[in-house]
Amino acid sequence: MLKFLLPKQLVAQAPTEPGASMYAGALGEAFSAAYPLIRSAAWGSIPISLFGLLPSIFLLQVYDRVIYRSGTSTLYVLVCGILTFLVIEFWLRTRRSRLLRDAGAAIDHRVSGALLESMLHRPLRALEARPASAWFLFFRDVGSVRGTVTGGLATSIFDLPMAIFALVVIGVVALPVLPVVVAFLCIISFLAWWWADEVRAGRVEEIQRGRSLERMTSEICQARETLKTQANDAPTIQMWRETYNAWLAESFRKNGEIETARDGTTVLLTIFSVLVITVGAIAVMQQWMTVGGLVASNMLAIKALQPVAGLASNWRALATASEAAARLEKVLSEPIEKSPGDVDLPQPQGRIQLRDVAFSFTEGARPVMEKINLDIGPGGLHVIVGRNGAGKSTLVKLIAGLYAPTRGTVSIGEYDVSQFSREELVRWISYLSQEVYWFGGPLVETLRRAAPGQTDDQILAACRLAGAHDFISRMPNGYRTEIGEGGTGLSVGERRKLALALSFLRKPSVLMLDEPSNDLDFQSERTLLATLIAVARVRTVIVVTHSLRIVSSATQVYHVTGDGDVLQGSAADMVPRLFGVKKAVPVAAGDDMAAVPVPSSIA
Ligand SMILES: Nc1ncnc2c1ncn2[C@@H]1O[C@H](COP(=O)(O)OP(=O)(O)OP(=O)(O)O)[C@@H](O)[C@H]1O
Repeated sequence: MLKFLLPKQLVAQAPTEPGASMYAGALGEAFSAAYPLIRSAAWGSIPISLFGLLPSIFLLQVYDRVIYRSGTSTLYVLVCGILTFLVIEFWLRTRRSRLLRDAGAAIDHRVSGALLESMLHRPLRALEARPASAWFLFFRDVGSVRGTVTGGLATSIFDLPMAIFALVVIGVVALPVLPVVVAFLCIISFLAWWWADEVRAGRVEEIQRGRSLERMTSEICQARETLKTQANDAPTIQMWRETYNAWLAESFRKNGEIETARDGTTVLLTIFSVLVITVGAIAVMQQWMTVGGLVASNMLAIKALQPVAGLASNWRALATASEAAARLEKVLSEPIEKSPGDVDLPQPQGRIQLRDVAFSFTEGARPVMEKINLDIGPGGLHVIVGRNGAGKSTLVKLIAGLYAPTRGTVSIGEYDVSQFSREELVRWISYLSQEVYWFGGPLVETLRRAAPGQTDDQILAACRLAGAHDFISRMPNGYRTEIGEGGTGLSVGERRKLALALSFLRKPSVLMLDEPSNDLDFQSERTLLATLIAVARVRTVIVVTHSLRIVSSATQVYHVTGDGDVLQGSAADMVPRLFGVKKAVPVAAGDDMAAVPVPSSIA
């Protein structure tokens, strides 16, 4: 029965059509893994349901065999019997709870894992389409689905046999009240079904408003420093209040209906109890049943109604879980990137070719690139320049394989980059983006995690080359320093140097850096440039920058014009035109910067 009630996404088969994401069937697979545990819990619930009737039978015996017949020894036997059964019931209940907990863990583990993998395995464009808070809410949805499958709803369904057992026992010990119980069971079942529909209909609106409130709250939390520095709290608080009030109004309305339904059920149960006692009392006076039968039937009648009433109060959780499962199914079905191939190709030389490359962000939008043909490297320092919004980052993302060209091809060496997975490409083309996120925890742990397979000596050498070693050494705990979430405790420039060190460690054929000197001081920029010139002797280095110093030292300059074209030339040709200076002065020409040696361990 649980299968019929559960969100259909959970019990659906994994889609088999070609092109479906490998995570599309994750919900169904997770449920299949958990199902044997749920089934065991369901079977284990039958004896629990039977034991649930024992107190009523005990009461019946006490009235009919102990009180009226002064049967003290019978009382002892009864007490011993019921205590034994209660111990067994306790054991059975603990076992059922453990089975349901394990089933919940199986669902949570599989679906959360699939969600995380599918998020990290999808194209960058798809990731850009959703804010971080939307992803965070998907992970919350997993908890909601798990709670329904293994929480109160499941227990209410498992307890349904108790209703049947209770009816049978009432039929035996208190037949005259049976019609009343059956009639009420029908009324409560009808109300449970009707309320379920009502609750479901209104919940969608409430859930959507709740999610938009959560998204906004999360965005405000992320922007807290900006809001503080700009003293922009009043309009933000106003905007948050409006969203909050809209959610609260909807939630109050819906919760009001649900509370009315719950209160109505409580009153109905009391009326029912009064009716059972009245009918029972008449039956006892007519000698159609015993006093024990009357007392026991009252208890049994409540036992019969409890699971049905429990179902009614769990509709809300079911409605939330259905919504959550639908959202999870949709996001898990979205396409992901290709998986790594099984052929281990030799690392290509760092020669990049773009042939007739065009790119636009959305269909029909103005193209950012149109028919671009470029030959870059192997080796050398290649600098991309252009005004803000011209398309420089877009160009490097196309080269890194992070964006797929709308038309044309990008290749590294002899290989078309589109044939490779991210894991494969990242070994050959390393891309350091403008925004660097640094994970919290001890610095050395984060470095080791981000550079698997690298020795501490190599990590140290890369940090030295990136100019990070000096500031790390000055910290009281050096490489063991605990860094806060997102790199709190490090300056933006320090984070950039650390990320640069990680890029060096990958030993890629092509090293791409998007505005690497942005947050660096004068001396750090000079050191960075010396390092890039040194690295460019062994690899292809592509840098997006506005720094005249770096552009002047370039092997080739690429000017992204902003109208879909890229012009190419030497620094000597391009610098006077682009920067309005008389001539480019490369650092190698009589500059005071010492040549930087690239350690052999990371060369
Ligand atoms: N995710 C996106 N979705 C839609 N349009 C985008 C997206 N990212 C960038 N754009 C648009 O594409 C154009 C090129 O952006 P890009 O980031 O490549 O510029 P840029 O030259 O690197 O700029 P900057 O110097 O400011 O970093 C811009 O007009 C920008 O508005």
